[in-house]
Amino acid sequence: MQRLRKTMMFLPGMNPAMLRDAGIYGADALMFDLEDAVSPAQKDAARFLVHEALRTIDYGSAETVVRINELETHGRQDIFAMVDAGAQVIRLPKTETPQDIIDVAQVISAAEARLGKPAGGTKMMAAIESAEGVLNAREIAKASDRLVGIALGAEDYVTNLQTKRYPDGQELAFGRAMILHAARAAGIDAIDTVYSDVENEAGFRAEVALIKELGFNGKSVINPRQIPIVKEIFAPTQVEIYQASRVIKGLEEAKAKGSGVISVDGKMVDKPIVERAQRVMQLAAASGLIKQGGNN
Ligand SMILES: CC(C)(COP(=O)(O)OP(=O)(O)OC[C@H]1O[C@@H](n2cnc3c(N)ncnc32)[C@H](O)[C@@H]1OP(=O)(O)O)[C@@H](O)C(=O)NCCC(=O)NCCSC(=O)C[C@@](O)(CC(=O)O)C(=O)O
Ligand SMILES: [Mg+2]
Repeated sequence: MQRLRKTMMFLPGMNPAMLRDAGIYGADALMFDLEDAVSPAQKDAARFLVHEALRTIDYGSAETVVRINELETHGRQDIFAMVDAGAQVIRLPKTETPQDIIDVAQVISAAEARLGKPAGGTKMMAAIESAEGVLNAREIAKASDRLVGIALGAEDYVTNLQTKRYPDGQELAFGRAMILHAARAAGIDAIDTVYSDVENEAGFRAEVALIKELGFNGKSVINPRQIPIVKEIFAPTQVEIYQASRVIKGLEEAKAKGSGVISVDGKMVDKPIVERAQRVMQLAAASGLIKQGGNN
């Protein structure tokens, strides 16, 4: 089954208490941050802490993602340590060109070979945080087989655009559309950016509803309180689950009859509707609303 990434929680790499307890909040992915949440003087200490956390703490089914520093600074050391610790995904911040991805993928390959890890086992994500990165999103998303997703980093992006974040998110419309289309064209996930005002629940809800409507796979979060809100908004409604289960049932009946035409309640159902119904059922199962593989 495809891995779901509805919630990806940032964890500052220099915070032992957060590293220790991060697994209890039910995030789909945990993003251990060695980049902007760590001061320059603490880069080595944070790398050591995250390495130990990944080796010794059981994070259950959560995907482990590490946001490294750029290759020109501490990135090479970060990659070696994180591949050694068994991080599942390396996230490159501030990706501007496909070459950035190719360079990081090469360093990962070298680390896997030196450490005797399976070649290609470490996946990658690219965060896009500038106009240059957004304009190159399509090529970035296709730059390596290791990529499982691309993400918008809106705080850096709006700074680069010489604006700021506004409640309606208009300033992000072009970047979001580019990132979503690039991800879909490459067949990988699109993850939306953080919402920094953790006290503004109404604003957060409105943003999550918007990015769900656009088609994003999930959202980066910075606080455990944001996780249940994303889960609630991304979970299919009972009506959606019922309608999807009718379509799946129609598909099974058509298969049993050897018919190529699927009909539900007398109406013809075509391939995209079946695909959407399957996705609703997958999300419903992942949200615990139906049994895995179940129809209702
Ligand atoms: C925001 C706040 C200070 C609020 O503090 P508060 O103290 O009010 O939080 P409370 O709600 O009271 O915490 C209740 C309990 O949860 C624990 N707890 C809180 N947060 C937790 C967490 N993240 N992980 C695990 N545990 C957590 C806490 O320890 C406590 O545990 P306990 O004491 O046991 O009860 C805090 O959350 C926090 O530091 N967040 C992480 C910030 C961060 O990582 N920023 C960098 C990434 S963005 C970036 O770089 C921009 C970007 O690059 C993004 C892109 O690229 O996408 C771009 O350009 O846009
Ligand atoms: Mg950033």
